[in-house]
Amino acid sequence: MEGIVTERAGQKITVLIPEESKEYRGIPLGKVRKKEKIFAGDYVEGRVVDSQTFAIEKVKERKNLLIRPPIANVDRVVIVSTIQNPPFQNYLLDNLLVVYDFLGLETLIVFNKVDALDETGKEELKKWEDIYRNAGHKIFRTSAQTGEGIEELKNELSEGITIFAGASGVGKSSLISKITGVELKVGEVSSKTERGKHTTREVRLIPFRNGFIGDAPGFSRVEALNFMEKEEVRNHFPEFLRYECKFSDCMHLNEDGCQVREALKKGEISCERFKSYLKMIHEYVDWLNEVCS
Ligand SMILES: Nc1nc2c(ncn2[C@@H]2O[C@H](COP(=O)(O)OP(=O)(O)OP(=O)(O)O)[C@@H](O)[C@H]2O)c(=O)[nH]1
Ligand SMILES: [Zn+2]
Repeated sequence: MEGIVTERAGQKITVLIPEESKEYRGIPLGKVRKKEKIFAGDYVEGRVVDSQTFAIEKVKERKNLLIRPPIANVDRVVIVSTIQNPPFQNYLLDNLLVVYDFLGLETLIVFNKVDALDETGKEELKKWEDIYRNAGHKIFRTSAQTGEGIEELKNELSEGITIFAGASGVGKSSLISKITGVELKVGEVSSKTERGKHTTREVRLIPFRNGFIGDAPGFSRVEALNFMEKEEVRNHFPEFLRYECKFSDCMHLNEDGCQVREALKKGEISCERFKSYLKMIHEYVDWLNEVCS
């Protein structure tokens, strides 16, 4: 029989058997226990021992294993931002997009709290939406307050395992509650977790349609270079990949025949995105002010 680990809290492992829509306490057999640690999101094989117990005989090979939150086999991340309250941080969004793409996750961009935007905010939202849409990203406008955009977002989360990431206060918990109908304990996800104070807090996968949503947030800040080589970063700006530079190892800095630079000149690539790229890899180019005035 197959199941999925929906919770791992200390020694307690909860296994959901989808066939039965029933949760059991998972007990790993000795050989499994010896071989590996078990995480929420792990797909397991085993047998029902009694009405409450499932013996785990095998942990299936993991697609990936995230550390924040500790969940295996994550398919997708919803990266939540706001334009106002708190103010938009495009460099943070760009870093999250690069890192999660590098980790092999599907990335969705959500602009939340659209109910609370003033006129300037609405203009700004349009500007940034255009930039990210042109870069090739999927974008949603939502309000956890009024429900705007929630159905559209839900339809993207029907399968697989999804987590939510983004800065503090953008509405991650509010969105998860709105989508799943499960109230998250407010304050549980405190900024203290960032400093490792509550790192043992358990993670639960909340069943949603044919998939699951993690109840603990992903990164609220990251730096691409903590995850990958400088040369790797450019591969996670999808808009750069549309162009073929003269040199296949072009970093899009001062190389001859750089088509990304040409695309910037023509306005086909956003200067904001390119500036994030430079900042991420700690580079600067003399021609920037001329091209991006
Ligand atoms: N007006 C408005 N307020 C919202 C919306 N979504 C969330 N909020 C409010 O924004 C505040 C922060 O929401 P949370 O859901 O706690 O945000 P979070 O991203 O989980 O924050 P952290 O736990 O700090 O990471 C709360 O007071 C929410 O009520 C929204 O769509 N519109
Ligand atoms: Zn180039």
